[in-house]
Amino acid sequence: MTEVDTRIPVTVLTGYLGAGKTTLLNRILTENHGRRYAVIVNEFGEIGIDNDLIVDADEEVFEMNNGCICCTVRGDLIRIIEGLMKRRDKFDAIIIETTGLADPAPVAQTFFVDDDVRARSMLDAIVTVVDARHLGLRLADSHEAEEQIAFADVILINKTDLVTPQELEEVRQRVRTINGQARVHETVRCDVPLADVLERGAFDLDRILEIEPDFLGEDDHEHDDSITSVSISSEAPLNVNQFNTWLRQLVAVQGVDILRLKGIIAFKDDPERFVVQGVHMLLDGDSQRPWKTDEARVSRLVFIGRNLDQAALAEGFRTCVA
Ligand SMILES: Nc1nc2c(ncn2[C@@H]2O[C@H](COP(=O)(O)OP(=O)(O)OP(=O)(O)O)[C@@H](O)[C@H]2O)c(=O)[nH]1
Repeated sequence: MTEVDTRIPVTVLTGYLGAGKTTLLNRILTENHGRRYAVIVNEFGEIGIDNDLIVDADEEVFEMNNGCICCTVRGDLIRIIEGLMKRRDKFDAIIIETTGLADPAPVAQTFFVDDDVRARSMLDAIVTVVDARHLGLRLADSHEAEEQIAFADVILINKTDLVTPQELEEVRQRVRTINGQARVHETVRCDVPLADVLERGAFDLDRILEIEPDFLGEDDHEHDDSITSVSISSEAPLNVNQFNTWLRQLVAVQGVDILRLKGIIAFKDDPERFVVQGVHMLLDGDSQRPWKTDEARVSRLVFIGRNLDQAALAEGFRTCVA
């Protein structure tokens, strides 16, 4: 008699800041797949914003802020998973969205070194989203970005709309050089059939041990300490024109250092929440939904990058108050 594997499949979503992880997560959560997912989100920066950018779905979302999933909050991850296991009948699989700065190895390691977790869950695949437009920059300045690609079982080369065919070919080759075994998909806004991403049974411990022989041993990964985050908020509504002008000028001048910005903004006389996003010099913004009546109309903006001047950013933001 064969035993049925009742362990819950876990998908780890990685990819550098702004690559498209939340975009993929939202696609998963809104598509009609008939499965129930528990989602764990970890983000870098004091004010949690990701949770607000994830579509209102039926799925349960667990937020893990203030710390990187790959180190300080790993204990939290284990506790959340153990908590979920007590309600095993409520969902079919778990998805973990890591911060863009996370080294995926220690996250994956959690599923092998913790006995309780290992008995009840099973790492299904590491899915890495790559920003085609900024891959060259990333490989030049971030060890984590390379690790994320190296460890992937499935890779989405995303934002192909932002590169020329020639640039895309370079991206393909660089990805292939780092990881010749992962399934690679080329996407715009992570438009990939979900079956190519979820419940693939693709994680291969032997391959990982080849890349990192010490994978199951001591965890001694390092972080890029030059990257910091600045969070700003305002209870007074902002002036839309002033805000747009300020932000455009800011990324034009400091975009090299701004790896990521995201915010939820309350403009004066605007009933809608405005979501602004940026990666280096590229800005993106849209109304998200009307503010709810019981919701505090607080504007929040988070910057992640190098050489960020907290005081100057806060002062610039303050000048946008209507
Ligand atoms: N042009 C273009 N923009 C995209 C694409 N995919 C995502 N974006 C935009 O890129 C920005 C970042 O996308 P997210 O999905 O939030 O990225 P993320 O990896 O979750 O970001 P972090 O959680 O901050 O690391 C958003 O403004 C998206 O709308 C794409 O294929 N093409």
